[in-house]
Amino acid sequence: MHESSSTIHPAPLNKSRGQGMQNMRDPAINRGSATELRLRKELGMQGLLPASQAPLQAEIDRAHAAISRSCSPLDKYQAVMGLRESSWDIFYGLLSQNIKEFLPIIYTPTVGEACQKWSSLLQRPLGLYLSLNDTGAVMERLAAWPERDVKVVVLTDGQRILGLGDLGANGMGIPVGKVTVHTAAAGISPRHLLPIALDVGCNTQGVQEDPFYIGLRQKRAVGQAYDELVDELMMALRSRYGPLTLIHWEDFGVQNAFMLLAKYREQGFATFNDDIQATAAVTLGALLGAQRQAGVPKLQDQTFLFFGAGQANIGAAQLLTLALTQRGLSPEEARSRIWLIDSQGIIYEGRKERKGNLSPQKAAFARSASDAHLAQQAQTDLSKAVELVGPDALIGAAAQGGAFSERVVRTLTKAVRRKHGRDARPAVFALSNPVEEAECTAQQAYDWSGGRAVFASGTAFPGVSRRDGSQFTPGQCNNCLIFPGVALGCIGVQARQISDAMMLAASNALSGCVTAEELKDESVLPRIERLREVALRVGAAVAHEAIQGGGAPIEGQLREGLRGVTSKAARLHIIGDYLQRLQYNPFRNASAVT
Ligand SMILES: NC(=O)C1=CN([C@@H]2O[C@H](COP(=O)(O)OP(=O)(O)OC[C@H]3O[C@@H](n4cnc5c(N)ncnc54)[C@H](OP(=O)(O)O)[C@@H]3O)[C@@H](O)[C@H]2O)C=CC1
Ligand SMILES: CC(=O)C(=O)O
Ligand SMILES: [Mg+2]
Repeated sequence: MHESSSTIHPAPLNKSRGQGMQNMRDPAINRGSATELRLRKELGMQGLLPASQAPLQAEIDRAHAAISRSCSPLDKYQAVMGLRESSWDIFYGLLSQNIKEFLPIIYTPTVGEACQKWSSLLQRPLGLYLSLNDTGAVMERLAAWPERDVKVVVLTDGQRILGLGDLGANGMGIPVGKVTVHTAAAGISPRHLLPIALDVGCNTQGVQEDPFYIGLRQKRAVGQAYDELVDELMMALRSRYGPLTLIHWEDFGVQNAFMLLAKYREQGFATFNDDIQATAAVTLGALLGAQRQAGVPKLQDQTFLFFGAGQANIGAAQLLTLALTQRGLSPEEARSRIWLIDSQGIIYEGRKERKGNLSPQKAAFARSASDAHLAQQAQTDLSKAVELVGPDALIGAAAQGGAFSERVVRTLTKAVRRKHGRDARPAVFALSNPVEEAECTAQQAYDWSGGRAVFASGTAFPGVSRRDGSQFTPGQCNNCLIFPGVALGCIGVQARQISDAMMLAASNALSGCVTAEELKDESVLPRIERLREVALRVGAAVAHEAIQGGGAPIEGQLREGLRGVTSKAARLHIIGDYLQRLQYNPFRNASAVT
């Protein structure tokens, strides 16, 4: 998306005779009845469309009406993703105008159901499948993908699909959903996006035994066979699409996630793990939003209890440590405010592990041996742990639906009131997806805390009712508020790496977007309806930090624009304008297609 290659997707026009039908089937060209008459003639599409030309808006409204006739969320998923394969402009026009309605369809929670049923869906959106059988031929397989100007690759191996476990090749729905959000939120042209599902086997018996299963029927590969395929892919991506292609890792198992991120960062790839880094930035953003509510102490005065010590919560604990050090705490002091619980209970030094040692990521947050007695007292009883630790914020990302019981929330509320007085409010973040894996619902958090919880969730919940009958809607704390902006910012300025400072900048920009009205309505994050505006602001902050940190060259127009400008606010504004000019807009003048 650098200025030398405009984001507005120039379609590879096929003008030879008899190719009209092929052009009709190209979602980059086809706009249904809104396809320009001149273009129809030029591309042999006359007769394949009704005579009159309608405005794009009419086609969007028509599509909306048709999709609304679908009965279940999954039907709606299939209908709307079918539209994506048919016309990008209609699909993204529809999405951008109705993001609140369609995000729960193309993304969590419905995309989770779509993945679970992926093998039996007749109509599946497109992405590239690469299996162990393709080892040695990955470059040839990449050639099957029609776009040459790919700038962001979203890659999964299907091992940890949301909180639904190992779904193997059925995990394809996730990278497809993520690229769709990259376009809908950040305006990254679909041409620049490539979703890939690596099929390395699957350890879920139910998936393997499904007669319709589309993937390899074998145990998940580990070790050399796995490493070789990923390595070959990474080299092929670099060679085909260039060294600055952004690699977005998604929904890997925890060990591979940390290993691959470190390995390919070290090898100089521009790469980030969404579940680790973007989740961290959105969680920190929510904590920053929470501390703006009356009754919540400043970040540096809080204690944090993370329930779950995987990619999401370890990433959040790491970024939170940085944020606390920026607020005057030493790294040791910062870590002393953080407690992590995994399936064995509170993590502490010298704990007897069920298998192997504590991972280095967990070990960095292990409580000292002097806290061991608390862990031993609590065992795996969360409410006991809350009572003993006395946290201000309880952050769940363990895919244990319902883990924040009434007793847990009541104990937490009592603990913060004991510490900070009657008006104190605890933060309760139920980040696990999809909805059935959430630690508690918004209404439960509110009811069980006597109306005091500052709540956010990974999947959106409907509004919460107060006793007086009024309603409010807590915010959605999902990495979709971060990853599109990160990608836009990175590819806009050709960032060579995604540093922690860039993720902190993303987080600060996100929390800076939250309005007083949103806080009043109990949302500590910007509303999802503002996804596009948020992505641009996050993108500008990320790009700015990449430039400041020396991790991105500034060239051409942007260099000219920034020359002599020293104020950060003015620089952010210029970068934001620059990124906006690169964005794909379905409502562009149709002639731009040619
Ligand atoms: N809102 C958002 O934007 C995001 C939400 N998520 C969601 O968060 C959840 C977790 O994701 P992720 O961190 O990547 O998953 P991981 O598999 O990396 O980690 C899961 C963690 O949960 C722990 N755990 C499992 N069972 C229990 C239990 N009974 N008690 C306490 N801890 C337990 C595991 O313990 P152990 O280490 O001992 O195995 C592990 O530490 C998923 O539902 C995912 O959808 C993820 C990313 C973004
Ligand atoms: C949102 C997301 O990335 C997840 O739940 O894995
Ligand atoms: Mg994920």
